[in-house]
Amino acid sequence: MALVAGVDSSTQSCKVVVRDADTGALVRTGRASHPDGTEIHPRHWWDALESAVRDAGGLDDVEAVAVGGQQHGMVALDADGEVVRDALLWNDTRSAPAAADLIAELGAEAPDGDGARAWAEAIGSVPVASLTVTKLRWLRDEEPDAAARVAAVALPHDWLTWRLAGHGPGSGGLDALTTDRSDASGTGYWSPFTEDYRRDLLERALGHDAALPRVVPAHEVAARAAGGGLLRAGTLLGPGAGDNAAAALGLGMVAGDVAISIGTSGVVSAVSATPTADGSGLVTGFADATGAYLPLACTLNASRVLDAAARMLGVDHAGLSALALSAPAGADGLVLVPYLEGERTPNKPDATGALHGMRLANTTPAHLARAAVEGMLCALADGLDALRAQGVPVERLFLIGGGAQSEAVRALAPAVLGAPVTVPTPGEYVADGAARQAAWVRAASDQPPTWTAAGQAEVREADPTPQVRARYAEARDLTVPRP
Ligand SMILES: Nc1ncnc2c1ncn2[C@@H]1O[C@H](COP(=O)(O)OP(=O)(O)O)[C@@H](O)[C@H]1O
Ligand SMILES: O=C(CO)[C@@H](O)[C@H](O)COP(=O)(O)O
Repeated sequence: MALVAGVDSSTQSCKVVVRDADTGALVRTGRASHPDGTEIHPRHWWDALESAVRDAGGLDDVEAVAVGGQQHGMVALDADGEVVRDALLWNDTRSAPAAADLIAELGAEAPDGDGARAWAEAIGSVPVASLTVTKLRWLRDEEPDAAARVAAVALPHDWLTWRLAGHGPGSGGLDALTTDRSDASGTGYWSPFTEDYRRDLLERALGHDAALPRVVPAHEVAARAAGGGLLRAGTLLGPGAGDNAAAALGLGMVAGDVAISIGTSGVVSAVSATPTADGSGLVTGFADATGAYLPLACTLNASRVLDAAARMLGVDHAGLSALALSAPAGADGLVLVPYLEGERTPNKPDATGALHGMRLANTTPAHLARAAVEGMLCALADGLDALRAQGVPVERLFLIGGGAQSEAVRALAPAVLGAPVTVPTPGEYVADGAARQAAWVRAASDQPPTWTAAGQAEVREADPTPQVRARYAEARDLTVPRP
């Protein structure tokens, strides 16, 4: 049996799956946690990958590996391949003013003065604090000495792939950095329309040019491991992918399919045959990991809203779910606006969360639990509307991510989203998609393997609750800024 492995280096943890390259059968898995925080030295991802690989029984017997990872994180390297400073992650909002500056600058040069539209037409997305390009501008403005030392910029999955190949701090080898089109499309300096880097935008942000990872097509070998590390010499490395594109590959999503992922981020992403350019900024026009596109709306507040609600109520996730399901739809008017980490969609980096509509009758643990689940889902339903407004086909909704393990989320998602929801068996779909890419690379085929990781799925239906969304819409803009 030939084996392949997939890695998901996500915000909170690193997961490894080992699968049969020919059938996709799951052979073994491993996992390790990442430290908390929105600014992290990449060595922690490497340490967690080493632990997760050990937990998975090693990768000595594996023929090909690919890495999926959290998108957008700024990994700045100097000429020796040393990390210049801690990576700013996708959910770090300090570069929000830099995003505004970049939009204003393109606006000043655009015939109609519309900088947001100019960016959407250039790279498919309007910059927000999450995108790498804004983090580079922040670096240029706030840490100019560090910015001057930047010789290459990579993303989390690029850096891990490079390290798996045998490169590392002090080894140089910047020209060996690789990436794929899905993750490149989230940088803010790669165009899904021309499939090329926009070095002018990189230079505009950072203040000078820098080496960028080579964009490797999904089914091509990105590198061969040198050996002596986690992999046997000669192990094939796929180009990897951004986590959302990897999940789409793992699920075998096709045009019309939409994934609702409830992890640290809340993501509504759809496979589309055509790229999007949403000047409103609600939908980012990313590429997928097969050659199609992955328009996506992403919130900063999803599973951690449930974590926070459970903490406030002194219960575990099962307890929170039971409480939420014991309260009526709409929580008798109690609305939780979930901007606990600021927000990206809509773009409110300085916002805070809020509880609205409190009355003696609805201030119970059950009502609060219900409001937390509904508020988090309403923000995702807004994202789904934004995708539809871009003409993206929406036919089948998949519910995935750690938060999909909550029965309340599974039960209320179809009601709030107003459509049936397909819930695949809980699994590591990002790592699975990376494993599927590894099998694709190993087979040297122009089509991905016929197997997917979707397995058994349950379709959940519920009567739509548009009144819940209407009430949320009244409340969602009523928040105070961060102190
Ligand atoms: N049964 C559950 N109910 C609700 N949330 C859960 C449950 N199990 C795990 N989670 C949450 O899911 C999150 C981890 O999901 P994951 O998709 O791995 O996140 P990420 O990809 O951002 O690292 C954590 O916030 C965790 O608390
Ligand atoms: O920023 C985005 C997508 O644009 C996020 O989806 C990140 O890619 C992090 O994902 P998780 O770790 O929450 O799965």
